[in-house]
Amino acid sequence: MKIFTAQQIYEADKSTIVNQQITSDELMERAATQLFTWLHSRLQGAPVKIHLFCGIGNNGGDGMVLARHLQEHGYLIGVHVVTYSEKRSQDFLLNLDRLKERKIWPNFIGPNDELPKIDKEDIIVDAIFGIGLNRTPDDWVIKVIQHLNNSRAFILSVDIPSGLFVDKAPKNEDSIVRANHVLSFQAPKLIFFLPQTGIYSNQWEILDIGLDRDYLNSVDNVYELIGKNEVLPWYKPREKFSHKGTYGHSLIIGGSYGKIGAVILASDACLNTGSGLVTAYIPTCGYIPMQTALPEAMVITDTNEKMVSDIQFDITPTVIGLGIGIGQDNITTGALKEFLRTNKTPLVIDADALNIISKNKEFLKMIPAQSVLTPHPKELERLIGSWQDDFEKLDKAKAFSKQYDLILVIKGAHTITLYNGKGYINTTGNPGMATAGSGDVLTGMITGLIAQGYDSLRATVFAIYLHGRSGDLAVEQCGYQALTASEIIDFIGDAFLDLFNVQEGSGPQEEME
Ligand SMILES: NC(=O)C1=CN([C@@H]2O[C@H](COP(=O)(O)OP(=O)(O)OC[C@H]3O[C@@H](n4cnc5c(N)ncnc54)[C@H](O)[C@@H]3O)[C@@H](O)[C@H]2O)[C@@H](O)CC1
Ligand SMILES: Nc1ncnc2c1ncn2[C@@H]1O[C@H](COP(=O)(O)OP(=O)(O)O)[C@@H](O)[C@H]1O
Ligand SMILES: [K+]
Repeated sequence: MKIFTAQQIYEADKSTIVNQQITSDELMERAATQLFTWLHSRLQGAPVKIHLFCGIGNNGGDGMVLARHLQEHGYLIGVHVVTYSEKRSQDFLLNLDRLKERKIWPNFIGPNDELPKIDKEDIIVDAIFGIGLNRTPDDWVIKVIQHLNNSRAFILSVDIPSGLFVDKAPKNEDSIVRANHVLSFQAPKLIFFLPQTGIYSNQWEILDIGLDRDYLNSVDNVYELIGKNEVLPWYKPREKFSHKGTYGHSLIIGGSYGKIGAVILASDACLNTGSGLVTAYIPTCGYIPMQTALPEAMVITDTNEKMVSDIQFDITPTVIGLGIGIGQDNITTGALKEFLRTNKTPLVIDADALNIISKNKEFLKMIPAQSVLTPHPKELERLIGSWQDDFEKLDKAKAFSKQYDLILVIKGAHTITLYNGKGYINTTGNPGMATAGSGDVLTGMITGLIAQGYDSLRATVFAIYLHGRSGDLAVEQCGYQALTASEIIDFIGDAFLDLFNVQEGSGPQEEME
């Protein structure tokens, strides 16, 4: 699903008005009627007090229309207009008049006015600012926003939580509404998925307001949301006359004394993702545990007992997963440099291999093009330097990926894969996955898909989806706290099967049949 900038949404608005031959007022009516239908179907006429806090732009206009529909259906409403500017939008004014015609007199709030009392059992509709916010609200408006946040009432935000910018980071945390639920028009917004801004939308939902499809399809978007619909068309079925050679040979290089388990997890995940063959390259101390824990994997040992010291092997792997549990000893750093100097096989680089590379930036040029780097936030910072906010992080990461022609994964609650100026935002996964070794599992999964012939970018985005889905399916059985990396591996098979699990609304399955 595409994610649009504010500018693109305004363009979509305009082209909808032209191509569907409607007025902007009719579009607002359509959008706000959807808000009403959502709320009405849940409240069913309940006598709860609904406070609508409206701005003076089109987000406020949506609030005005909603107020009218609620009143017509007998709801107990209070309409408050936060008069933060003289420049009232036409559609706001039109709908304000319609309210007045129905004898509803809004309470106009200015800089020195007393704020209405809100009980915690009430509902707040937040329609103060939408995607038009272009500077931090004035201090007195921030006080209004704080009043809403402090009320402990349920807050339903229209389009986005008021106070958030769509395309940049907020400057003042107090200026943002903390929404319990956001009803966002037409498409999800990037801010829902970034750690700094995502916290203001506890839950969000999209309302399809029928914006011009042709325009939206033609837009060149930077970010895309990845769900089942996006990954399913990439799935490669197993061929009847195939053999294990068809599905590639993965080599997992890593491990050190006390961290052999990381390689076991990655190798196991790689096999479960469908790699035809998996070989682990580890220090000698790992030989017996590895062979015992994972009989399906082959093992090549380094000459060193406790760490990787000289990477030599006589196999021809399709892809190499590198760095899990490898440590940062000088001997290993030397081995890595020597290996990168001659290696031409695509790499998936994780953990301490990333840390070694961060300390020796000259190694970066030796990495084959379109290899994959999977840092968690700390590793990313070592790699690309610090950032002021999430937007700067994305820009720096995109530039880094372009400079070295690498696929860069930013791991987190919504893992984002960056390549060639584009970003792919994952939708699966849960906080139970914040557990030791879950990153090792991901490295094994990405490696396993590349081995099977998926191009590196698709393999990465697809593996991240499957990894999160495995975690989601596992958590249903064991709960968040008990979820371990091994459990994620146990559910990889189910995550694949789930791709073909036809449920209501899962469109692409129908296309497959
Ligand atoms: N295509 C869509 O998605 C539709 C959008 N609609 C609504 O329209 C909204 C956007 O409306 P607007 O563009 O009028 O913008 P907003 O209603 O978000 O903001 C109002 C105006 O206030 C001014 N402003 C910005 N920051 C300010 C600040 N800190 N202090 C004082 N004034 C400030 C700006 O001039 C801005 O246009 C959307 O979020 C959505 O709710 C709907 O009405 C219908 C269709
Ligand atoms: N709150 C969360 N929600 C969803 N996924 C998460 C969350 N926390 C962590 N993860 C996922 O778990 C993995 C953790 O990777 P990493 O930090 O490298 O772990 P480790 O080093 O222990 O293997 C990443 O894929 C990340 O996206
Ligand atoms: K809002």
